[in-house]
Amino acid sequence: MTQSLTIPRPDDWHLHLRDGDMLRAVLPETARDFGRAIVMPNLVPPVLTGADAQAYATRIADALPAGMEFTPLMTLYLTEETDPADVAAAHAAGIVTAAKLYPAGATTNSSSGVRDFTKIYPVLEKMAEIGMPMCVHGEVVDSDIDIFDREAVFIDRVLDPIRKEIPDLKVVMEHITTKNAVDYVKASTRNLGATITTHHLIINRNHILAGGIKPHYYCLPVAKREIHRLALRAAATSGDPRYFLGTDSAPHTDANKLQPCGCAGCFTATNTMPLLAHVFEEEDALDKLAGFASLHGPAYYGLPVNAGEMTLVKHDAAVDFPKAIDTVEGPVTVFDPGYPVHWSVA
Ligand SMILES: NC(=O)N[C@@H](CC(=O)O)C(=O)O
Ligand SMILES: [Zn+2]
Ligand SMILES: [Zn+2]
Repeated sequence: MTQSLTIPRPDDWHLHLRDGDMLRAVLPETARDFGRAIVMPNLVPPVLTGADAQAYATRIADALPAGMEFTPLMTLYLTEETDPADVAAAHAAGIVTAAKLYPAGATTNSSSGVRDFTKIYPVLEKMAEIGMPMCVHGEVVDSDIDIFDREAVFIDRVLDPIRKEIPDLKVVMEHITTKNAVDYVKASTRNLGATITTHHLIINRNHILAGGIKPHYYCLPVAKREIHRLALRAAATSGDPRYFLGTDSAPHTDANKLQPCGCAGCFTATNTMPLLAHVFEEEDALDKLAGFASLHGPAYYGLPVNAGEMTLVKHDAAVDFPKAIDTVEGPVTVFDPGYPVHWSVA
Protein backbone atom coordinates (compact mmCIF):
# COMPACT_ATOMS: atom_id res chain seq x y z
CA MET A 1 0.00 0.00 0.00
CA THR A 2 1.41 3.39 -0.93
CA GLN A 3 0.75 6.13 1.56
CA SER A 4 1.40 9.80 0.98
CA LEU A 5 1.38 13.03 2.93
CA THR A 6 1.24 16.53 1.48
CA ILE A 7 2.37 19.48 3.58
CA PRO A 8 3.21 23.13 2.83
CA ARG A 9 6.80 23.45 1.62
CA PRO A 10 8.91 23.25 4.79
CA ASP A 11 11.60 25.58 6.12
CA ASP A 12 14.78 24.89 8.06
CA TRP A 13 15.10 27.26 11.03
CA HIS A 14 18.77 26.38 11.75
CA LEU A 15 21.19 25.55 8.96
CA HIS A 16 24.93 25.70 8.22
CA LEU A 17 25.66 26.45 4.58
CA ARG A 18 29.37 27.32 4.97
CA ASP A 19 31.01 29.14 2.07
CA GLY A 20 32.88 28.66 -1.20
CA ASP A 21 33.10 25.12 -2.59
CA MET A 22 31.31 23.64 0.43
CA LEU A 23 28.41 26.08 0.02
CA ARG A 24 28.06 25.14 -3.64
CA ALA A 25 28.01 21.45 -2.74
CA VAL A 26 25.53 21.55 0.14
CA LEU A 27 23.13 24.31 -0.90
CA PRO A 28 21.19 22.20 -3.45
CA GLU A 29 20.63 19.53 -0.75
CA THR A 30 18.62 22.07 1.25
CA ALA A 31 17.11 24.10 -1.59
CA ARG A 32 15.61 20.96 -3.13
CA ASP A 33 13.25 20.48 -0.15
CA PHE A 34 13.14 23.73 1.83
CA GLY A 35 11.73 27.13 0.93
CA ARG A 36 13.81 29.10 3.43
CA ALA A 37 16.43 28.55 6.08
CA ILE A 38 17.87 30.52 8.95
CA VAL A 39 21.51 30.55 7.87
CA MET A 40 24.03 30.34 10.69
CA PRO A 41 26.77 32.99 10.77
CA ASN A 42 29.65 30.86 12.14
CA LEU A 43 31.90 31.24 9.12
CA VAL A 44 35.60 31.92 9.43
CA PRO A 45 35.67 34.89 9.90
CA PRO A 46 32.10 35.13 11.23
CA VAL A 47 29.23 37.17 9.79
CA LEU A 48 29.57 40.16 12.10
CA THR A 49 27.94 43.13 10.38
CA GLY A 50 25.04 43.95 8.13
CA ALA A 51 27.55 44.36 5.29
CA ASP A 52 28.98 40.88 5.98
CA ALA A 53 25.46 39.40 5.94
CA GLN A 54 24.59 41.17 2.71
CA ALA A 55 27.76 39.87 1.04
CA TYR A 56 27.14 36.32 2.31
CA ALA A 57 23.51 36.42 1.07
CA THR A 58 24.83 37.38 -2.36
CA ARG A 59 27.29 34.46 -2.35
CA ILE A 60 24.43 32.10 -1.44
CA ALA A 61 22.27 33.50 -4.24
CA ASP A 62 25.18 33.04 -6.67
CA ALA A 63 25.66 29.43 -5.53
CA LEU A 64 22.01 28.49 -6.05
CA PRO A 65 21.62 26.29 -9.14
CA ALA A 66 19.42 27.73 -11.88
CA GLY A 67 15.80 26.72 -11.51
CA MET A 68 15.93 26.22 -7.74
CA GLU A 69 14.00 28.50 -5.44
CA PHE A 70 15.32 29.20 -1.97
CA THR A 71 15.41 32.19 0.35
CA PRO A 72 18.24 32.43 2.88
CA LEU A 73 17.24 34.20 6.08
CA MET A 74 20.47 35.75 7.29
CA THR A 75 21.77 36.05 10.84
CA LEU A 76 24.43 38.11 12.57
CA TYR A 77 27.01 36.65 14.93
CA LEU A 78 26.87 38.50 18.25
CA THR A 79 30.12 39.54 19.90
CA GLU A 80 30.88 41.82 22.80
CA GLU A 81 31.66 44.49 20.19
CA THR A 82 28.46 44.18 18.12
CA ASP A 83 27.08 47.62 17.34
CA PRO A 84 23.33 47.85 18.17
CA ALA A 85 22.84 50.52 15.49
CA ASP A 86 24.33 48.29 12.76
CA VAL A 87 22.12 45.38 13.85
CA ALA A 88 19.02 47.57 13.83
CA ALA A 89 19.88 49.03 10.41
CA ALA A 90 20.48 45.58 8.88
CA HIS A 91 17.18 44.35 10.31
CA ALA A 92 15.27 47.41 9.10
CA ALA A 93 16.77 46.97 5.62
CA GLY A 94 15.57 43.35 5.53
CA ILE A 95 19.13 42.02 5.26
CA VAL A 96 19.01 39.98 8.47
CA THR A 97 16.26 38.10 10.27
CA ALA A 98 17.91 37.26 13.60
CA ALA A 99 21.13 37.44 15.57
CA LYS A 100 22.93 34.45 17.00
CA LEU A 101 24.46 34.15 20.44
CA TYR A 102 27.37 31.74 20.76
CA PRO A 103 29.02 31.44 24.14
CA ALA A 104 32.73 31.73 23.31
CA GLY A 105 34.17 28.28 22.74
CA ALA A 106 30.86 26.38 22.87
CA THR A 107 30.96 24.91 19.36
CA THR A 108 32.41 25.03 15.84
CA ASN A 109 33.84 28.49 15.02
CA SER A 110 32.58 30.11 18.21
CA SER A 111 35.85 31.57 19.45
CA SER A 112 34.63 35.11 18.69
CA GLY A 113 31.49 34.51 20.75
CA VAL A 114 30.46 36.06 24.02
CA ARG A 115 32.21 35.61 27.38
CA ASP A 116 30.52 38.30 29.48
CA PHE A 117 26.83 38.19 28.63
CA THR A 118 26.10 41.55 30.31
CA LYS A 119 28.24 43.17 27.58
CA ILE A 120 25.60 42.36 24.98
CA TYR A 121 22.63 43.66 26.97
CA PRO A 122 22.54 46.94 24.97
CA VAL A 123 22.26 45.09 21.65
CA LEU A 124 19.71 42.64 23.09
CA GLU A 125 17.65 45.57 24.35
CA LYS A 126 17.74 47.10 20.89
CA MET A 127 16.68 43.74 19.38
CA ALA A 128 13.78 43.51 21.85
CA GLU A 129 12.70 47.02 20.87
CA ILE A 130 12.67 46.25 17.12
CA GLY A 131 11.25 42.72 17.47
CA MET A 132 14.35 40.93 16.18
CA PRO A 133 14.80 37.40 17.53
CA MET A 134 17.93 36.11 19.26
CA CYS A 135 18.88 32.56 18.35
CA VAL A 136 21.07 30.92 20.96
CA HIS A 137 23.46 27.99 21.19
CA GLY A 138 22.53 27.14 24.76
CA GLU A 139 25.52 25.53 26.41
CA VAL A 140 27.88 26.79 29.08
CA VAL A 141 31.56 26.24 28.36
CA ASP A 142 32.93 25.86 31.90
CA SER A 143 35.38 22.96 32.02
CA ASP A 144 34.00 21.90 35.42
CA ILE A 145 30.50 21.37 33.99
CA ASP A 146 29.95 17.93 32.53
CA ILE A 147 29.31 18.12 28.79
CA PHE A 148 25.99 16.29 29.22
CA ASP A 149 24.82 18.98 31.71
CA ARG A 150 25.92 22.05 29.77
CA GLU A 151 22.53 22.83 28.24
CA ALA A 152 20.59 22.52 31.50
CA VAL A 153 23.13 24.67 33.34
CA PHE A 154 23.03 27.29 30.56
CA ILE A 155 19.28 27.67 31.01
CA ASP A 156 19.66 28.38 34.74
CA ARG A 157 22.82 30.48 34.70
CA VAL A 158 22.62 32.40 31.43
CA LEU A 159 19.36 32.18 29.52
CA ASP A 160 16.86 32.65 32.31
CA PRO A 161 18.68 35.73 33.69
CA ILE A 162 18.78 37.28 30.18
CA ARG A 163 15.07 36.61 29.67
CA LYS A 164 14.20 38.06 33.07
CA GLU A 165 16.31 41.16 32.39
CA ILE A 166 14.91 41.66 28.86
CA PRO A 167 11.48 39.98 28.81
CA ASP A 168 10.53 41.55 25.48
CA LEU A 169 13.42 39.80 23.69
CA LYS A 170 12.17 37.08 21.38
CA VAL A 171 14.36 34.01 21.88
CA VAL A 172 14.86 30.80 19.93
CA MET A 173 16.68 28.07 21.82
CA GLU A 174 18.51 26.30 19.03
CA HIS A 175 18.86 22.53 18.70
CA ILE A 176 17.50 21.63 22.14
CA THR A 177 18.65 18.25 23.41
CA THR A 178 17.21 17.86 26.90
CA LYS A 179 13.92 17.38 28.72
CA ASN A 180 15.07 20.38 30.78
CA ALA A 181 14.92 22.58 27.67
CA VAL A 182 11.60 21.10 26.55
CA ASP A 183 10.15 21.84 30.00
CA TYR A 184 11.66 25.33 30.12
CA VAL A 185 10.02 26.20 26.80
CA LYS A 186 6.74 24.62 27.88
CA ALA A 187 6.68 26.67 31.08
CA SER A 188 7.24 29.97 29.28
CA THR A 189 4.34 32.27 28.57
CA ARG A 190 5.81 34.31 25.71
CA ASN A 191 8.83 35.11 23.55
CA LEU A 192 10.35 31.64 23.67
CA GLY A 193 10.52 29.00 20.96
CA ALA A 194 12.90 26.13 20.26
CA THR A 195 14.26 24.33 17.26
CA ILE A 196 14.71 20.58 17.32
CA THR A 197 17.02 18.73 14.93
CA THR A 198 16.23 15.60 12.98
CA HIS A 199 19.11 13.65 14.46
CA HIS A 200 18.25 14.42 18.08
CA LEU A 201 14.86 12.80 17.46
CA ILE A 202 16.68 9.66 16.29
CA ILE A 203 19.85 9.13 18.33
CA ASN A 204 20.73 9.13 22.01
CA ARG A 205 24.23 8.99 23.47
CA ASN A 206 24.39 5.21 23.20
CA HIS A 207 24.27 5.54 19.44
CA ILE A 208 27.46 7.61 19.60
CA LEU A 209 29.39 5.54 22.10
CA ALA A 210 28.13 1.98 22.52
CA GLY A 211 29.77 -0.71 20.41
CA GLY A 212 32.45 1.62 19.03
CA ILE A 213 32.66 5.38 18.60
CA LYS A 214 30.59 6.84 15.75
CA PRO A 215 32.05 10.19 14.74
CA HIS A 216 29.20 10.87 12.32
CA TYR A 217 26.78 10.94 15.29
CA TYR A 218 28.91 13.45 17.19
CA CYS A 219 27.45 16.94 17.20
CA LEU A 220 26.94 19.74 19.66
CA PRO A 221 25.03 19.87 21.84
CA VAL A 222 25.89 16.19 22.15
CA ALA A 223 22.96 13.73 22.14
CA LYS A 224 21.85 12.88 25.68
CA ARG A 225 20.17 9.96 27.48
CA GLU A 226 17.10 8.24 26.07
CA ILE A 227 14.67 10.10 28.39
CA HIS A 228 15.76 13.32 26.72
CA ARG A 229 15.32 11.94 23.21
CA LEU A 230 11.82 10.83 24.18
CA ALA A 231 11.01 14.29 25.57
CA LEU A 232 12.18 15.84 22.28
CA ARG A 233 10.03 13.44 20.27
CA ALA A 234 7.02 14.21 22.44
CA ALA A 235 7.59 17.96 22.01
CA ALA A 236 8.15 17.81 18.24
CA THR A 237 5.06 15.68 17.65
CA SER A 238 2.82 17.47 20.19
CA GLY A 239 1.52 20.17 17.86
CA ASP A 240 2.75 22.82 20.32
CA PRO A 241 3.72 25.77 18.06
CA ARG A 242 6.73 26.69 20.21
CA TYR A 243 8.71 23.74 18.78
CA PHE A 244 9.81 23.70 15.15
CA LEU A 245 12.34 22.15 12.81
CA GLY A 246 15.92 23.41 12.72
CA THR A 247 18.02 20.64 11.21
CA ASP A 248 21.37 22.08 12.31
CA SER A 249 22.65 20.26 9.23
CA ALA A 250 26.36 20.93 9.68
CA PRO A 251 28.63 19.68 6.91
CA HIS A 252 32.19 18.68 7.72
CA THR A 253 34.29 16.56 5.37
CA ASP A 254 34.89 12.97 6.44
CA ALA A 255 38.57 13.87 6.75
CA ASN A 256 37.65 16.43 9.39
CA LYS A 257 35.13 14.17 11.17
CA LEU A 258 37.31 11.06 11.30
CA GLN A 259 40.15 12.48 13.36
CA PRO A 260 41.59 12.03 16.83
CA CYS A 261 39.87 15.37 17.50
CA GLY A 262 36.97 15.28 15.05
CA CYS A 263 34.58 18.10 14.20
CA ALA A 264 31.06 18.29 15.66
CA GLY A 265 28.10 18.19 13.30
CA CYS A 266 25.62 15.86 11.57
CA PHE A 267 24.78 16.40 7.91
CA THR A 268 21.03 15.84 7.50
CA ALA A 269 20.04 18.24 4.70
CA THR A 270 19.79 15.42 2.16
CA ASN A 271 17.31 13.14 3.94
CA THR A 272 15.70 15.15 6.74
CA MET A 273 12.12 15.15 5.47
CA PRO A 274 11.96 11.36 4.85
CA LEU A 275 13.53 10.78 8.28
CA LEU A 276 10.98 13.07 9.91
CA ALA A 277 8.13 11.28 8.16
CA HIS A 278 9.51 8.02 9.59
CA VAL A 279 9.74 9.49 13.11
CA PHE A 280 6.32 11.13 13.03
CA GLU A 281 4.75 7.92 11.70
CA GLU A 282 6.37 5.96 14.53
CA GLU A 283 4.80 8.42 16.96
CA ASP A 284 1.45 8.10 15.19
CA ALA A 285 1.65 11.84 14.55
CA LEU A 286 1.94 12.28 10.78
CA ASP A 287 -0.79 14.91 11.07
CA LYS A 288 1.60 17.01 13.19
CA LEU A 289 4.48 17.06 10.68
CA ALA A 290 3.12 20.07 8.76
CA GLY A 291 3.04 22.09 11.98
CA PHE A 292 6.56 21.14 13.00
CA ALA A 293 8.25 21.53 9.61
CA SER A 294 6.13 24.12 7.78
CA LEU A 295 3.82 26.17 10.04
CA HIS A 296 5.20 26.82 13.54
CA GLY A 297 8.49 28.37 12.41
CA PRO A 298 6.96 31.04 10.15
CA ALA A 299 4.37 31.82 12.83
CA TYR A 300 7.07 32.39 15.45
CA TYR A 301 9.19 34.50 13.09
CA GLY A 302 6.15 36.43 11.83
CA LEU A 303 6.59 35.29 8.23
CA PRO A 304 4.09 33.83 5.75
CA VAL A 305 3.88 30.09 5.21
CA ASN A 306 5.54 29.00 1.95
CA ALA A 307 3.24 28.92 -1.05
CA GLY A 308 4.37 25.58 -2.48
CA GLU A 309 3.76 22.05 -1.25
CA MET A 310 5.81 18.93 -0.58
CA THR A 311 4.49 15.41 -0.91
CA LEU A 312 6.11 12.60 1.04
CA VAL A 313 5.50 9.08 -0.19
CA LYS A 314 5.82 5.82 1.73
CA HIS A 315 7.12 2.89 -0.31
CA ASP A 316 6.95 -0.84 0.34
CA ALA A 317 10.68 -1.13 -0.20
CA ALA A 318 13.26 0.77 1.81
CA VAL A 319 14.59 3.91 0.13
CA ASP A 320 18.28 4.35 -0.67
CA PHE A 321 19.78 7.72 0.24
CA PRO A 322 23.20 8.83 -0.92
CA LYS A 323 25.86 7.72 1.58
CA ALA A 324 27.77 10.94 1.07
CA ILE A 325 27.79 14.01 -1.08
CA ASP A 326 30.94 14.89 -2.97
CA THR A 327 32.61 18.22 -2.46
CA VAL A 328 35.85 19.65 -3.78
CA GLU A 329 37.25 19.25 -0.26
CA GLY A 330 36.17 15.58 -0.06
CA PRO A 331 33.06 13.57 0.82
CA VAL A 332 30.53 14.71 3.44
CA THR A 333 28.74 11.72 4.93
CA VAL A 334 24.95 11.93 4.99
CA PHE A 335 23.35 11.12 8.36
CA ASP A 336 22.42 7.43 8.51
CA PRO A 337 19.66 6.66 11.03
CA GLY A 338 20.82 3.06 11.25
CA TYR A 339 17.50 1.57 10.15
CA PRO A 340 15.60 1.27 6.88
CA VAL A 341 13.45 4.26 5.88
CA HIS A 342 10.50 3.84 3.53
CA TRP A 343 9.66 7.48 2.91
CA SER A 344 10.89 9.76 0.15
CA VAL A 345 10.05 13.20 -1.17
CA ALA A 346 7.93 12.86 -4.33
N1 LIG B 1 25.99 21.47 15.73
C1 LIG B 1 27.25 21.15 15.53
O1 LIG B 1 27.72 20.13 16.05
N2 LIG B 1 28.06 21.91 14.76
C2 LIG B 1 27.76 23.18 14.18
C3 LIG B 1 27.77 24.30 15.18
C4 LIG B 1 26.55 24.36 16.08
O2 LIG B 1 25.43 24.45 15.60
O3 LIG B 1 26.70 24.32 17.31
C5 LIG B 1 28.76 23.47 13.07
O4 LIG B 1 28.84 24.61 12.62
O5 LIG B 1 29.46 22.54 12.65
ZN1 LIG C 1 24.98 25.29 17.96
ZN1 LIG D 1 24.21 24.69 14.26
